[in-house]
Amino acid sequence: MNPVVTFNAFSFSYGGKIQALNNISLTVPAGSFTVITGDGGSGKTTLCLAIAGLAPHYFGGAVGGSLLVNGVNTLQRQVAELAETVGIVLEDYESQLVTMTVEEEVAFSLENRGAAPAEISRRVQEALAMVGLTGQERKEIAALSGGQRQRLAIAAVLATRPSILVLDEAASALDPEGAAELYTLLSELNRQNHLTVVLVEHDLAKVLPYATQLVLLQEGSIAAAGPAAKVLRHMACQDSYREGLPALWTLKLYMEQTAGQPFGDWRQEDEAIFELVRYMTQANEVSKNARTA
Ligand SMILES: Nc1ncnc2c1ncn2[C@@H]1O[C@H](COP(=O)(O)OP(=O)(O)OP(=O)(O)O)[C@@H](O)[C@H]1O
Repeated sequence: MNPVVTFNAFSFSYGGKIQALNNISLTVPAGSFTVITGDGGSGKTTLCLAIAGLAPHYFGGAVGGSLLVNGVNTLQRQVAELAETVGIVLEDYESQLVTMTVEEEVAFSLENRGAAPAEISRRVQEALAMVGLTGQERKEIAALSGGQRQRLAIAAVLATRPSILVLDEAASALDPEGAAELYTLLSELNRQNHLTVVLVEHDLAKVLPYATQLVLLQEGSIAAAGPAAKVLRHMACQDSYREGLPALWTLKLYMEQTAGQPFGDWRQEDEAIFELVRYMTQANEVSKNARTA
């Protein structure tokens, strides 16, 4: 996968004083589903804002190193130009909704770009279909559920056809079903529409089935990055992170210790069930043989 976002020894401090990111070197491959995690204040939001150019263009501050998005240095482009490539949905996505109806909301950024009415209409339909809001065009935004409003915020961003979608704690206000639906949607956009997804999530169980890359931030620096299994193993070795492991991995590590044998890098429950049933069958076989010997 070609790199789409490349941080080279990138640092950022708000107002030149509060060091939020420190010497970050990271590649986000095109088409990846990259999950940023870490404790509060570790720099996750700032990393998202940097990819969209909002740090430093909107939140002023001092920058060190470089950050390339599709080969373009974010310092040398305005936020509006970067928005052609990067769509961002903030944690407070409600603040991104500025019109009365669903249709108006998705059309808003296209109208600002001076798109022709026929093109706007086509893209509104396309974006609403992508998030499952077709048929809701005339509905008032205030009448939508929280989950629908969030999907609308995503549709408004997708209408500009970005190649990278950045979401900061997208599921934090959703109930477990809403969160599961959101991640299923994001995974489909990632796989079917080849959208590169970068998102912040504390609850790693929610994203474990989808993450192709996991980045653990610690006080503004990268503590670990790479395939989910690599980063989860790193977390398992540290007392302060063990609690943040998905339950599936807590079980896996316990079983590995108990059984004295490694299991696969479980991402979904059915993988765990398959291996555990096989393990139990083998264990039963061994004890049966021992009894008959
Ligand atoms: N607008 C701002 N002005 C000044 N300092 C800020 C600003 N936003 C964040 N910071 C500081 O930058 C550091 C990183 O904050 P950031 O919000 O990126 O972390 P985070 O990992 O997203 O935190 P959380 O999980 O609590 O949202 C923190 O020390 C924070 O206090």
